[in-house]
Amino acid sequence: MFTSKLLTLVIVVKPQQVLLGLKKRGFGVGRWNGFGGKLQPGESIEQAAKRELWEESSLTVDSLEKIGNIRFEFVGETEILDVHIFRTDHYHGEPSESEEMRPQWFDLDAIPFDRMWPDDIYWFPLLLQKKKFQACWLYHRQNSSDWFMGFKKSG
Ligand SMILES: NNC(=O)c1cnc2ccc(F)cc2c1N
Repeated sequence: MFTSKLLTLVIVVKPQQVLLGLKKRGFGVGRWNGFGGKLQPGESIEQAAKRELWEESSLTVDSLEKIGNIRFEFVGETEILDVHIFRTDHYHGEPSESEEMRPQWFDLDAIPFDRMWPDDIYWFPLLLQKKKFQACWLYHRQNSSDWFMGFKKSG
């Protein structure tokens, strides 16, 4: 019996740069990532994505483009992470540090994939090319640091 947890992820892009945040605590601490998290009761996925972006970076957006969906399964575990990924090129405000994240702009040829989740390098280029994608990853969590992954045929 599998359960799935809905999560949001927003990637903010401007010409030649992408905004990432360094996760300061909790799940994924120490990794550069987009902005997002869980839904609150009564929220749509897009409402949660906008709220998390604002909470974590102080940016607001009028609209988000739904660009991808990735499901993460873990060997021996029954909870699937169902991550809904949005891109925006139009935002308001200036990124500022929050308790969760330290935002920083990165040139597109200097994205710190070695300090991001290991699967990001496979799908970030698709997002940057505005291509829509779906993926399913199978992770084998040896311990908190060793993460082994493989493509999983979806379906
Ligand atoms: N930007 N990438 C993510 O947010 C991401 C990527 N891969 C993952 C693999 C396992 C996991 F538990 C979470 C993620 C994840 N948040």
